[in-house]
Amino acid sequence: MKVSAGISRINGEVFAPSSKSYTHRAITIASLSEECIVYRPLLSADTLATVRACEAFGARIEKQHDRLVVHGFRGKLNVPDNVIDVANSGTTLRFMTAISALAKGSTVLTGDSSIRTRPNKPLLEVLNDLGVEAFSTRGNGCAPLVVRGGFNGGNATIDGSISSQFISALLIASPLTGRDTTISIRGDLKSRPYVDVTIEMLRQAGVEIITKENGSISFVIPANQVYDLREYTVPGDFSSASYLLATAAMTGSTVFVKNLFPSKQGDVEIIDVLRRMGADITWDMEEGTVKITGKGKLEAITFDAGATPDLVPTVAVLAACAEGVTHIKNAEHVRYKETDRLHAMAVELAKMGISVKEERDSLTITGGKLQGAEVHGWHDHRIVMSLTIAGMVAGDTTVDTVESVDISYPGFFDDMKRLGANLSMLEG
Ligand SMILES: O=C(O)C1=C[C@@H](OP(=O)(O)O)[C@@H](O)[C@H](O)C1
Ligand SMILES: C=C(OP(=O)(O)O)C(=O)O
Repeated sequence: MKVSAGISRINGEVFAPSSKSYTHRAITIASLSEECIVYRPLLSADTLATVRACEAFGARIEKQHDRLVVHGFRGKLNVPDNVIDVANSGTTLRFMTAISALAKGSTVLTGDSSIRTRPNKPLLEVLNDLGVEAFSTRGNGCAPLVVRGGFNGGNATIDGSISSQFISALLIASPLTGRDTTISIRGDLKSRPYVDVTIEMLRQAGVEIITKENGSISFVIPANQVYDLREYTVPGDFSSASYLLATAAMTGSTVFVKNLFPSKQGDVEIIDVLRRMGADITWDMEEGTVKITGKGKLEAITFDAGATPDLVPTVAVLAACAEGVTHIKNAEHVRYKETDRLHAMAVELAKMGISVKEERDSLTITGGKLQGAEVHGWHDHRIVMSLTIAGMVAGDTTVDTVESVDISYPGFFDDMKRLGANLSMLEG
């Protein structure tokens, strides 16, 4: 599927979709509890993969109007009667790999072609250190993965530079082991806000994690805890909202994005990014509304992607429209997503006439005049959405593989068209 994007201005109010990261956690933690209602879940391809996986372990999950009614397995998992297929969802793979270590049998986890290239070695090594037999069938750390239960808890150290999802997964599974667990982080903990989201949600379920920071970071997880999440309302998604806000900034438009309340999401940083780049942006935290007016001119910035990897495609297209040279740094972990997003954005923005220097952990982007082009979405929802908004500035642009927006923001094109965007969906 392709989209044809013409020069656009947008205007009006839009409701940010629910957070994918919070939804994954709500479904997982609800399933580890007894009975829980999850209000306003994001129902997207990725979060439905988490629903299926939790059902495989024994949860019963009913989809009702604006909620999920979760009948959990209270920490007592079935051994799945089939392979768990996480499709395109890295979060689901990592979380369920750790959780399957609690089952009294073997679990096989796989996913689509993208998932089967993404790294998991640090998580597998820690699980083995904690008494679990966990390995990848090809010996390369990538799915398909096999996990044979026996999670005893204990002490382990993990590299924090590749994915915070490994740490979140261990924090979710370890409270149910028979021995206290300590997870120590080696090096930088990239994407740290997602671990904060995990700890916040575990606390809402009555599960305590003790964080120790004295130069290095470690997490102490007391054993034999009981999950008791009874209801939860999922907040709006700042990562998805970034495309709406960036479009207003790039096209000199005014939009009001609602359903954006304070939370532990690191991608709230998009507000500061847009302010630094020169947009007129305000956030009414009580009402949950971000108002932005683009003044048609943006200034280059330096952006540290260490905590907020998912904003990189959005910031890259903002940089393409900005005056000056933008430096996106501390971004090597952005290469391990659905695609290598540093490389993908460098290649595709070059097709649109923008000078991009790609280095191991950074992009240096010289702002200029975006030219219309036929660009590739790399089957990656964030690449597709970022290139679509670039096309709304350049005009005469087609983006392919646009069906991938179903991963995190199924209503993206409908919302954009409702705001006035000049977009036409094309077959092929
Ligand atoms: O825990 C999560 O919900 C996520 C963590 C991040 O991944 P990494 O921790 O691998 O950077 C982020 O890219 C992903 O979209 C969602
Ligand atoms: C990388 C992402 O998600 P996941 O790791 O769950 O595939 C994303 O949403 O950009």
